[in-house]
Amino acid sequence: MSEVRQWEERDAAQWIAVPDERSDKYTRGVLGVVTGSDLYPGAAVLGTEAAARTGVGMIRYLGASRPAEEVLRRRPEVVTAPGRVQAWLIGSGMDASSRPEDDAVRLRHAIEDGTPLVIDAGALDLVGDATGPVVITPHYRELAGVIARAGEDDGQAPSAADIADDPGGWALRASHLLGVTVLLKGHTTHIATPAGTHRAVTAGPPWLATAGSGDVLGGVLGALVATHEQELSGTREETLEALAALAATAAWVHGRAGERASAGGPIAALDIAGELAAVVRDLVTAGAS
Ligand SMILES: NC(=O)C1=CN([C@@H]2O[C@H](COP(=O)(O)OP(=O)(O)OC[C@H]3O[C@@H](n4cnc5c(N)ncnc54)[C@H](OP(=O)(O)O)[C@@H]3O)[C@@H](O)[C@H]2O)[C@@H](O)CC1
Ligand SMILES: Nc1ncnc2c1ncn2[C@@H]1O[C@H](COP(=O)(O)OP(=O)(O)O)[C@@H](O)[C@H]1O
Repeated sequence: MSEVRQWEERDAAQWIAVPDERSDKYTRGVLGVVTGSDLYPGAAVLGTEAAARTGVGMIRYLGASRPAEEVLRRRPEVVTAPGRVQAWLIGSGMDASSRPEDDAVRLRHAIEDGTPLVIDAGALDLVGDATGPVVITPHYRELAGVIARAGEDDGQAPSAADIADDPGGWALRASHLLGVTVLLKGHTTHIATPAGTHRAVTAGPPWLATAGSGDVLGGVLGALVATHEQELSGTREETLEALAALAATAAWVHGRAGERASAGGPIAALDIAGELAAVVRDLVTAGAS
């Protein structure tokens, strides 16, 4: 049985990249984003907004044209020209069962370039094809689908209810089965690595259970991954471990932003993104003291 490490503010404070005098937008890190669709353009807006508010050198949004228009309307600083990136965020607001050919090409480009990948929602079926280090961000139903596709060794894939009964255990099993870092979303978010390490984050209120909340988390994690190129360039094991620390930090930041946005009342997903910069600022201050 692996030991669970509760991820706290002092842990998260170690995983915020702070720019210095020599920094420029490229040295800080560029996040490539392929998210959103005609059906779910909002997910692309939420993810890019969250990444921008978490802090990153540049965001290249390289998804479909309808979500691209919405992203640019909200965030004119996002670049839609292709180019080099330090990490990818893919899949939020996409539907794998009705994937247009254009999106298939865009996703293939992302998963084949060897840079770290955050794989969410409608790109989870591609996890086995990725060439770079991967962190996946499923909720319970999505993890059940991922495990079923990968083929559980005893032939009995879990249902979402089975996963809800033992989320930490299933996050670990899935990580081992797939060879990727797993961030399993829920009231407590579980982060597992193939080496069997297990982090848990309980940071946000149940008001976070609202549409688009997970799309915001994807953007936070994408920004954190893109800004830690050096920490993600060790051995495969070190890289998956660093991805787990970044994933736990993203869940902590997301939870704390939800706490601030809620203040005991309801929240909309964009409200969570609106609190991210303040949460990161407080973490930087905590890390410096
Ligand atoms: N603003 C945006 O752009 C947003 C975009 N989003 C994007 O949407 C995509 C799909 O993500 P998801 O998590 O909703 O999909 P998924 O796990 O397949 O769940 C479907 C399951 O739910 C169930 N179900 C449905 N209605 C139900 C009901 N009333 N009451 C109870 N159950 C109900 C349904 O069950 P069924 O109806 O089949 O019985 C089925 O099992 C994804 O790409 C995500 O990023 C979201 O983040 C939201 C904001
Ligand atoms: N009961 C809860 N308490 C705290 N956080 C929750 C709760 N339920 C869900 N969350 C958080 O809200 C987010 C929901 O993500 P997700 O299920 O992907 O929603 P969506 O697809 O609508 O964006 C995750 O970050 C999850 O950890």
